Amino acid sequence: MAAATLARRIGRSGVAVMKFKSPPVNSLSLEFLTEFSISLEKLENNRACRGVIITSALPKIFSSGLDITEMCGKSIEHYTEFWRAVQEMWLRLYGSNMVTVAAVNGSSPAGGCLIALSCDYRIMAENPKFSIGLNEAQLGIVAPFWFKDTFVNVVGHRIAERSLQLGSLHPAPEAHKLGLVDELVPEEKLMEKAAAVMAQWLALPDHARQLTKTMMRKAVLDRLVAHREEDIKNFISFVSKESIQKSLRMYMEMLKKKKS
Ligand SMILES: CCCCCCCCCCC/C=C/C(=O)SCCNC(=O)CCNC(=O)[C@H](O)C(C)(C)COP(=O)(O)OP(=O)(O)OC[C@H]1O[C@@H](n2cnc3c(N)ncnc32)[C@H](O)[C@@H]1OP(=O)(O)O
Repeated sequence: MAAATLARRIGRSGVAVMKFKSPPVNSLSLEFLTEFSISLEKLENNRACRGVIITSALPKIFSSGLDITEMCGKSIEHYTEFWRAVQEMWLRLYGSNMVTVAAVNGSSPAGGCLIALSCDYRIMAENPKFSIGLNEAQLGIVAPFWFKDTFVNVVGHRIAERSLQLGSLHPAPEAHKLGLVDELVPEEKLMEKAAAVMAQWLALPDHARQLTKTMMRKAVLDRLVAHREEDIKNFISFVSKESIQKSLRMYMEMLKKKKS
């Protein structure tokens, strides 16, 4: 696959490093999401792999979130396939038996934030120009219940409610204060720190850690599994509305204008 080059390396420690590399901004297209899910599945099935560090190969951007062009002016069949791929990615990552550490080395709005939130631990580069959050409301769209559930499980109900309603993108120091990321480190120390955190988590017996993780996450995962088709229908009916299409087009235009 061409669009989302994901480098994987499993060292002797049993740790894979996955680097998002889909210029210009690692947006989560159907192709990217499909490749990401397949990569996760392969690692999950590889007994030599016990943990994965997820980061970006691009400067300043971890991931710009879902590829907005996938949600604009496409067919019902395309929306169905795209949304199923988003769900699949989350089910695999949030439900992974591996230790997952996000080394957030750039901005991470919306779907990018979801990826980080779905990991077991988040370390972010301490650059106040990098921001992270579920900013869907700013685009005139709504984060689905499982984005919200994942967010609540990390930061708690009150912080999630305020942040979601305002569609806030939190600069790294604020994200740390809110508990949205666990640690801030200088950018050049990010991978070193991620490896150290990984070693700490891998020092425990896998079965105890895995059963505990399942116990903590199962209810939220089961909720999407039980309502998967309904969630796809909701997505389609939401993005098919002309008012939502207009909001998304205006947002894309705003991104382009910002450059000129
Ligand atoms: C009742 C309930 C029902 C619920 C049903 C569900 C409803 C739908 C839920 C959908 C959930 C959506 C989740 C998402 O992830 S939406 C995406 C949100 N992402 C963003 O808001 C980020 C937008 N991008 C940026 O802010 C900046 O690009 C960024 C800070 C990431 C980088 O800035 P930089 O200055 O470095 O780069 P540019 O802005 O110049 O961008 C370069 C080019 O990339 C294009 N771009 C950027 N982001 C995206 C994107 N997410 N998708 C597609 N394309 C993107 C940008 O337009 C530039 O393109 P050009 O070079 O062609 O101009």
